[in-house]
Amino acid sequence: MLRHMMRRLVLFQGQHQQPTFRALRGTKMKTPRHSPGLALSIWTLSSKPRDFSQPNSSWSPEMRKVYDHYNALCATDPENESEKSPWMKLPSYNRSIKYATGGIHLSKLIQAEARLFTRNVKEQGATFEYVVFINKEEKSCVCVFQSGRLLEGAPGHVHGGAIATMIDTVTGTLAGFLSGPIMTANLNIDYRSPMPLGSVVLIHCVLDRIERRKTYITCKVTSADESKLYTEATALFVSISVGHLFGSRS
Ligand SMILES: CCCCCCCCCC(=O)SCCNC(=O)CCNC(=O)[C@H](O)C(C)(C)COP(=O)(O)OP(=O)(O)OC[C@H]1O[C@@H](n2cnc3c(N)ncnc32)[C@H](O)[C@@H]1OP(=O)(O)O
Repeated sequence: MLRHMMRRLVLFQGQHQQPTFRALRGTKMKTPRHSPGLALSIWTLSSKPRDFSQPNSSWSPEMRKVYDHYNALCATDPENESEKSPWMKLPSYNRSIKYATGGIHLSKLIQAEARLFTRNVKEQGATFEYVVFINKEEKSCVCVFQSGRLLEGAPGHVHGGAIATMIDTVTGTLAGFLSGPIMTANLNIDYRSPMPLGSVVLIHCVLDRIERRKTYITCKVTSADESKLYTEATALFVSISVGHLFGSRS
């Protein structure tokens, strides 16, 4: 049964697909007709996903301004509706496996209490606030990232591991979008200047090249106005079969 569900699951691709809510709809349909109140409560208690890429009250005016800028780029021009914008905003969940096709059952079988590292703190604004925008034509992406108070490394500045986490996450998101299921094989980071805690930065990533199973991404982290360079990185991702995550080699 596990193998059957694994075949159906498209791990990581949940990042660039809207989640399917078949399971939730199924719950609602099975509810007895004579009990509309019950239907409502089951819906309310169901794990309706929170999209962490939506603005929240912890965002600074600068974070909101940059978000609004990129979000506007995603909209189709009403004067020229046939031309779709190359930009798209990715949704972000704290357990993507659950919302990928077929993943609702698998998520209960595999480490049910696991949560995405960057999305596991309930307090908004305390750790990683970020949104990823992908440019499909340029094979690039920009992440707007606001660091929270719990990410301190050097006093008043963001921890290098937290910066590495965000670089791995964003380069990995782009690599996964372009190449399907992948894992990080190599990450090289140059920290050029300290990043003030609480600041809003941009993480720019672009595809360098794809060679067989290897996807190479380059990355620069800058201030929101792009005048200051904080970090540079290169990353290599290797395509895997889903079985790789369960110990079988492709
Ligand atoms: C839902 C939100 C998600 C947001 C994105 C999250 C992104 C974050 C992703 C991660 O952090 S994953 C966790 C950290 N990474 C790992 O734990 C990976 C551990 N390593 C492995 O599982 C394997 O070593 C790996 C899958 C990377 C490669 O093993 P394989 O056996 O599949 O590949 P193989 O060794 O045959 O190598 C394939 C190619 O990659 C090359 N390669 C592999 N590892 C390399 C390396 N470290 N450096 C350079 N090249 C490497 C290798 O030389 C070869 O090149 P060629 O095709 O030219 O022959």
